Amino acid sequence: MKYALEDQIVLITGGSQGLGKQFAQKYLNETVRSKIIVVSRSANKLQDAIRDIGGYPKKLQKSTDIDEQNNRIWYLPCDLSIPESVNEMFENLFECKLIPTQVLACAGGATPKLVADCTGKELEIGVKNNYLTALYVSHKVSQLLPRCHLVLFSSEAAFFPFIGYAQYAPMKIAVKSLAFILRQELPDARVSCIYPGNFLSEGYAVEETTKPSITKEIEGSSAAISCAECCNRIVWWLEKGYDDITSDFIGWILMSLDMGLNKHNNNSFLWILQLILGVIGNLFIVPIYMVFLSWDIRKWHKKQQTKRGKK
Ligand SMILES: NC(=O)C1=CN([C@@H]2O[C@H](COP(=O)(O)OP(=O)(O)OC[C@H]3O[C@@H](n4cnc5c(N)ncnc54)[C@H](OP(=O)(O)O)[C@@H]3O)[C@@H](O)[C@H]2O)C=CC1
Ligand SMILES: CCCCCCCCCCCCCCCC(=O)[C@@H](N)CO
Repeated sequence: MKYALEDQIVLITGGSQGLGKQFAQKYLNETVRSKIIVVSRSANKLQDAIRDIGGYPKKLQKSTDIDEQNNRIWYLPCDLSIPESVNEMFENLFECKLIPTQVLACAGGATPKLVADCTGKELEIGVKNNYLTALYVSHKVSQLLPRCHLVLFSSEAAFFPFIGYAQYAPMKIAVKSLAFILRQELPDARVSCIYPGNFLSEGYAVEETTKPSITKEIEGSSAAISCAECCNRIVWWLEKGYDDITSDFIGWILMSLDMGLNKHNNNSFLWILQLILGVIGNLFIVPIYMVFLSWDIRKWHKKQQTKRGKK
């Protein structure tokens, strides 16, 4: 199944800001016939997003005439972490005969903190917004759209979960697993999994306010790029036919080190080289890197204890 922007009906979750909004802009501005539905919890943010990208905000209703000449983009408020709401959203789409050919599950977001510093609510939101949103959308895709192109959004942190991302990375690993399983369960669909590095979205700006310094230090090799650049790189790789896509070089290295049983099911750039690099890296490089990293983390904890001691 080739990936193209034109002649699609694309459902974009998390379309009210960040990467999801960037994809909506790309489809709206670079196609003439594709129809776009952006979904997130906030109607106001969705309306603002559509205006920002040059569209006219129209809420999708069951009575919507999708062949209305001057409109190709609609919004649908929906909390995708609630299965009933996701059911209703898909019913609405089918009532309007807007049957998605592509589903981009962009919804997500991180609150980087040490687990001990998180509230129970923050931990719950991490699971809901990063995994349940992807799971419930994938569930409906598997039932209603077994031939569509499903694009899930994990993270580089799924290859290498590290201190400060406990509220987030485990859920992105779950998204990665879900993608591999769906590839085996939906033989007529195309299931892509994107593992972005850092990019400058509204969510990224918020996460920077709680991110521990050690977390920033470890992820420093993934320099934050613009949303537009991230979107363009992802589209470029999807058009080339790849389905396991990172947005920067360190992500490609991390994916190489994360080879496993699912490698046969992986469709990434130069995957044979990744396999070889993965073996060599895991044998000779990772052990040395982890010694130094563990030492850094111990040093950071000592510094934190000293700071707390001084308070
Ligand atoms: N920015 C980064 O550095 C990286 C981001 N990623 C991933 O890429 C994806 C896009 O990231 P980014 O653009 O930064 O995201 P943002 O945090 O900027 O935006 C998240 C979007 O998801 C929507 N959303 C969140 N929870 C729900 C929910 N329960 N139901 C429906 N919509 C929801 C939000 O809308 P609303 O508030 O209206 O619900 C918003 O539109 C995410 O999955 C993220 O985890 C991966 C690696 C790096
Ligand atoms: C041989 C061993 C080499 C190891 C190098 C380690 C480099 C780690 C880079 C990790 C980058 C993670 C970015 C996560 C982005 C993200 O998902 C958040 N911004 C949330 O939105």
